[in-house]
Amino acid sequence: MPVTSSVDRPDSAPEGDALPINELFVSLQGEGTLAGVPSVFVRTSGCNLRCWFCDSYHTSWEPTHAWMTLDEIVAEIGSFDADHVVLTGGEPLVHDSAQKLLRQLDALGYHTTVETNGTVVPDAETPLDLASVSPKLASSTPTVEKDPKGEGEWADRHEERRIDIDALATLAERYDRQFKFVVTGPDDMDEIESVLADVRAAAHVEIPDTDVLLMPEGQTRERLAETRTVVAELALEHGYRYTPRLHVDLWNDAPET
Ligand SMILES: C[S@@+](CC[C@H](N)C(=O)[O-])C[C@H]1O[C@@H](n2cnc3c(N)ncnc32)[C@H](O)[C@@H]1O
Ligand SMILES: Nc1nc2[nH]cc(C(=O)O)c2c(=O)[nH]1
Ligand code: SF4
Ligand SMILES: [Mg+2]
Repeated sequence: MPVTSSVDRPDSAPEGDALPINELFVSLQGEGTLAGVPSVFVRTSGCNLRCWFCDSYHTSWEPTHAWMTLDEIVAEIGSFDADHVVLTGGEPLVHDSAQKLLRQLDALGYHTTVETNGTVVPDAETPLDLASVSPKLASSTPTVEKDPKGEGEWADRHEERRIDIDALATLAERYDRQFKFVVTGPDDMDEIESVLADVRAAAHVEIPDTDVLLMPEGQTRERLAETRTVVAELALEHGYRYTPRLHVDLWNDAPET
């Protein structure tokens, strides 16, 4: 059960280091180069973007959470039998305490992944084993027609914020990383090529095609049935990797999976 509905915790920030947590659970990593690895997921609430397709609606469009101190989070992570931790959201890096949590987890020997939209860069000394960066394409913008609330009031802000080439280049320079693009169809490919060209020009490190993954858009098995083959063929055609959404194949859109 999500933290918000299972635990009686304060819904305003407590004293000291704490994070607004939407859910905390163990599952198999469903996406990317570590797909299949048992991992504890820590999902913070709050995001600086509003993708129309966001599969974590209650961290972005209608955020819900319970505040947990870092000590409580670390203790709960320790109750599961897994040595990989995935910090996600929402956008976890909008919270300064996320960096403190990464430092604590590193000191305890965990392998850490951060799932990020690539618009926020942690402090240079923040330890991180894998930056799993998912830059947001124009096809993610919540236009009036696509906005789940039907208002389109986030479209301009989302559009202004969604790509920050310097931030993407800095993440690539500092960390082991994967660039995991959510693909809705062939029309997304030109923008993917252009974002990659800009990041490669700005970064002082090489970014091989093996660091680039195409992931089909889809919160449900039904939607993935429409997108996965198209996206797999685009990966083959362009020489990028394909990543499944194993958790959706296995558990559809159930919470805590
Ligand atoms: C909910 S986001 C949280 C982390 C961060 N805000 C981000 O977008 O990368 C976690 C991952 O789910 C992906 N995602 C969200 N909604 C999706 C959808 N409908 N289909 C495919 N991937 C989706 C994101 O692109 C990201 O890789
Ligand atoms: N199983 C599973 N794998 C995931 N990989 C990234 C996820 C995310 O929401 O960030 C995610 C998720 O929500 N579940
Ligand atoms: S950036 Fe991530 S959490 Fe934020 S709205 Fe988009 S998919 Fe959801
Ligand atoms: Mg997810």
